[in-house]
Amino acid sequence: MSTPKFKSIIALRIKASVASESEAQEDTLRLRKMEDPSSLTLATGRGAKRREEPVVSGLLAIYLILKWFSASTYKLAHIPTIGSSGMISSYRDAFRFFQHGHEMIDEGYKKHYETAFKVATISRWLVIVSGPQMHDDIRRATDDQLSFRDAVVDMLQTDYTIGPQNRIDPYHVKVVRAPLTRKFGAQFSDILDEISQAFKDLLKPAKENEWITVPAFISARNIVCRTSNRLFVGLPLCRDIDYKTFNENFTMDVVKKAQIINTFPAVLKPIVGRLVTKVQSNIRRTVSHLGPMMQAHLDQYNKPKDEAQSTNQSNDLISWLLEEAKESQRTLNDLAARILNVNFASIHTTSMGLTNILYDLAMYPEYVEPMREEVKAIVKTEGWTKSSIGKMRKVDSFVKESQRLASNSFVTMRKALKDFTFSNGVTVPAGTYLAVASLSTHLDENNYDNAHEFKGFRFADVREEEGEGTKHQMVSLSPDFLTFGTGRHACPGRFLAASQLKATLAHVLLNYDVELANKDGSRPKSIWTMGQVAPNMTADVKFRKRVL
Ligand code: HEM
Repeated sequence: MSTPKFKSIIALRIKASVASESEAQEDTLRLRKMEDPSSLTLATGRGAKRREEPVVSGLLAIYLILKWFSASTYKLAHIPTIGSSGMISSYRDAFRFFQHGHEMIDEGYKKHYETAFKVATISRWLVIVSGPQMHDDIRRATDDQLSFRDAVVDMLQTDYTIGPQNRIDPYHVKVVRAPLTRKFGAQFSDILDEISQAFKDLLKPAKENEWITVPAFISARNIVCRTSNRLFVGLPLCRDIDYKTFNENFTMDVVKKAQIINTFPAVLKPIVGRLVTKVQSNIRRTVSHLGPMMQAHLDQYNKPKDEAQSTNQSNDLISWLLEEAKESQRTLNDLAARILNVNFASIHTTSMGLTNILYDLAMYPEYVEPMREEVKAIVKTEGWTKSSIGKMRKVDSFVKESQRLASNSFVTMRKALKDFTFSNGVTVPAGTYLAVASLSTHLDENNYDNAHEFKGFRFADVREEEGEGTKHQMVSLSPDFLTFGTGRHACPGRFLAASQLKATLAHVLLNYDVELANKDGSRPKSIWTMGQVAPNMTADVKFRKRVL
């Protein structure tokens, strides 16, 4: 007897024992029928069941076929795959992508240069393109064709990890692009002061000739968080331990939580998203630090125009945000969310850049003296300003070379909102996630001589050539240097990041000698996750104060 039938009989037996007489009679009759095998055949109709089976199987088959034809696996069947394209077997490669994504993308770049290939990730197919023409097609595409915003919202699950401001009206991006970039030069002495103070605090008890060992990544992140926030919110908050630690950890937390949410199907994402993240409490924590300062800015902003203009002294992120915000966005919570967003975009990226620079400085000491000479000569004639830092070509080149080799394997994520055809005829359907193969482009011998080699002055040397003065500086975008992405969504913070990194390197060059702390002297191994790279986060570096 099958288990459900057995359960029904037990239920009827119990019911019969407690029901009224007539109900009990009815149930007893039904019970007899169920216990009698012949009545069972008559009651349910074995023939009828047989007739239903093909209908159910047919409907299921139609459903699966329709699902297959509407699935991205089918729609992207014309794009070659690195690994398997099977509906089930592609999941095996999606797991491989976790650790080996960069190798899979490099394999695809070599096999399918100047066209497209796809790789499976746990939540979606990712189509990777390469070659200057395809990069240019992405650069020219409008936001309603290839959307940066939709890609970021999905990849980082920003509604749950950072807040809806990224999707609804990310005006803080405009603030980074215009007022922040235009005005940070005026605050450059503060940034330099914070760099210098951060190193003093980090290497406090340094005596002459003494080497001090510190964890490279944690120290770099601390220096970057302090200097960025000196510009964003000023003293004393930029040095506040709780505010700093919170902002330093926030980015890592967003990335980790987005990965967790992305492993769940779309219908479950809102539930998992709300369970694993804490957007509102992050905003509350930011308000707990910045509340009085933001309120003072709001009060100032709300004064009558002439009075506000004559008394306004502030030149920080809050004042720039207020200038751009709509009336409904001038609230403590909304401002706090924007400040969190800008910290998210800037701290982790710039700290990883600085960690790589420290590793490269220690690995290639032959570049130290020529850079030191350059810094000394420029500072002697022009002092320490944003503009003088901009003239340090060797320093710029060293930082750019470090970024070139430490690149993610793909950047410039876009989501196709309509079917999109590249100029070489490759078409991707609406809903496709696209990116460009950045590291492979940076390691392509057709783009760079001895592309795998670290040549600190590679870019400074070409800048010496006629007419090449600005094209090869770190902040310039080009199809063969993709660290900051491409097109209208290329990193708007790159001018600040480049100045900050170069100023920090210049400060280190003049004040310290740097060495790796590991015994064999090899460059600490980078960590790869899903095609994204991070410098080694546990290795140490040593600093020794120079006698000036
Ligand atoms: C070395 C440091 C940095 C690197 C490597 C970097 C890299 C990038 C990349 C690859 C993109 C996407 C571009 C694209 O898809 O085409 C991006 C976007 C962005 N970055 Fe950066 N970034 C850095 C520093 C900063 C800083 C310091 C800020 C803020 C002050 C910032 C703010 C942003 C913002 C707001 C966007 C989004 C742009 C948009 O929505 O259009 N970044 N960054």
